[in-house]
Amino acid sequence: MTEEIKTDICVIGAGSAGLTLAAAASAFDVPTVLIETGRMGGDCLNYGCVPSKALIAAARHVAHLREAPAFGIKAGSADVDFAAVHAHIRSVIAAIAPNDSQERFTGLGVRVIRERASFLDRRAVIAGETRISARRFVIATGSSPQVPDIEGLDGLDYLTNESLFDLTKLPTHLIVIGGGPVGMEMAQAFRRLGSEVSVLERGHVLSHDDPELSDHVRRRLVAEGVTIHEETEISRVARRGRYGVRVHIRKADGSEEAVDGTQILIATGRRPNVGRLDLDKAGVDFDETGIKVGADLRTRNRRVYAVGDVTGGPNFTHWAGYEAGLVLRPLLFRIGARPKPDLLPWVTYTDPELAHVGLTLQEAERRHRHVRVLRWPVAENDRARAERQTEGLIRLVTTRRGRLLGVDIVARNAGEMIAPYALALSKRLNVRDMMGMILPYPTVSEVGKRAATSFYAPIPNKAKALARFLRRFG
Ligand SMILES: Cc1cc2nc3c(=O)[nH]c(=O)nc-3n(C[C@H](O)[C@H](O)[C@H](O)COP(=O)(O)OP(=O)(O)OC[C@H]3O[C@@H](n4cnc5c(N)ncnc54)[C@H](O)[C@@H]3O)c2cc1C
Ligand SMILES: NC(=O)c1ccc[n+]([C@@H]2O[C@H](COP(=O)([O-])OP(=O)(O)OC[C@H]3O[C@@H](n4cnc5c(N)ncnc54)[C@H](O)[C@@H]3O)[C@@H](O)[C@H]2O)c1
Repeated sequence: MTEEIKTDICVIGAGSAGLTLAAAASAFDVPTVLIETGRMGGDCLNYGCVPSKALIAAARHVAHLREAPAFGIKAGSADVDFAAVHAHIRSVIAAIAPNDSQERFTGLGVRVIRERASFLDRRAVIAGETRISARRFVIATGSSPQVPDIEGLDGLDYLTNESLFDLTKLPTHLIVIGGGPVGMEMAQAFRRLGSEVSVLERGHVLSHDDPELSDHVRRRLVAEGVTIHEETEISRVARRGRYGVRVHIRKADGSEEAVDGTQILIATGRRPNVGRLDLDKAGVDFDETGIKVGADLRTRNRRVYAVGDVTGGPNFTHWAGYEAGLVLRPLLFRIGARPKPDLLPWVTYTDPELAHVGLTLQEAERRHRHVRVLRWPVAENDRARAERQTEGLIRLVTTRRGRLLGVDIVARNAGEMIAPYALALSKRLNVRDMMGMILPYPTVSEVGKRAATSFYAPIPNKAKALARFLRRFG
């Protein structure tokens, strides 16, 4: 027997976007239904940010042990118990899971349905035995790994982010296909934990970031023993012996090579989850790149909005949450929602980390006639010297008058250091504001202030003349 529910807002997908929206709507006492077919918390909690950062944290301890002798401490070599690393990852997920749980959301007054949702028509959705009609729908069904069409891949047990964190045994030789954030973060972590790692990338690794900064990361991974093949086409893959895999690659110069390993990780990007939603019945436009939305996040059906990875926009948890927060405005208050992608920060959690906010240098040069580029190396920073972590730099891009346009940082804790610049850009601050800030000494964040100060170097002759003139008056 089908149950009928009439509600105000129906959210499809309980990942970063859907959960943010459902929690916010319930805080305004708006009747809300939340439908989830898989695990509560979506990709970020179960197969993405959380397990990957927990794995990276474990791997960092190995790096610290290796660095210890330079500080006069003999720590010995790391003895990695990968089953225990796996248990650590699971316990981190378990510690965060209650925040995203069905129990918590039911307690907030949200009706949670654990079924796959699909549209029946422009105003109704079916989820298992429940028919839901709502004043507004929000699709937040996220994305899945994009598996490339490579000869031989289908017959192999390859890994994706959905199976990687189930491993209880360390791969002997992990071949990572794709050198984006997933590929590079995982390549370094597995290498540190003791796997041989080869990254196969058809273009250049970390291509979302400027090579001036991403090269620091690339070099560090290579120094730690990761083999990186760039501008490489994969012609086919095959099983090799009982436990091995062989990947045949073609390099840019036409030469061919075989890369042998034990497991393959596919990290070649994302595919929005648009299938099996019967979007045609709802009058919602979509293609393989995602659900089509206007600048206000609304689909062609004015009752239906879409947020997060499913729109094919930036794939970040904080962006999914931001869009979910924005869409609440038209949903509840009939005020327009306008996402501001220029203010989106992103971080790649390699070591050193790579962080960016605002315009890229190319975009700034395209939009502004004159830009200033201010750099300061981490090697000049006292705290970095004390920590023996001198790799990296900060780069500020400003207008001719010093208004901040974009910031890039490559440094061990770049992800933490980028935070004030996210605020500075949203408030349209100038390098003078950054110069005027009193920062605690010694912190690596001081590199930003040094870069901002270099806006006025060398000190203009006019300022020197003024100081000379004023000295005359005693
Ligand atoms: C390995 C990895 C590491 C990452 N690390 C980071 C990071 O460090 N920082 C960061 O910001 N981002 C990171 N991301 C990206 C981040 O995970 C995503 O951008 C984010 O999860 C998107 O949120 P979402 O709500 O759009 O989708 P999701 O979190 O994927 O949630 C969508 C939910 O919808 C459900 N669903 C799908 N179809 C239906 C249906 N028909 N009916 C009901 N439910 C449905 C799914 O089961 C899923 O639970 C990472 C991604 C990966 C793969
Ligand atoms: N730190 C973070 O915030 C973080 C971490 C991981 C993932 N994410 C998000 O998840 C999304 C997915 O990450 P990703 O790294 O899988 O995707 P991506 O699209 O960022 O990178 C995929 C890489 O794979 C390469 N590639 C594609 N097909 C290939 C093929 N056949 N052979 C060789 N190389 C191939 C591409 O050239 C590209 O460099 C990203 O958009 C990112 O925003 C974010």
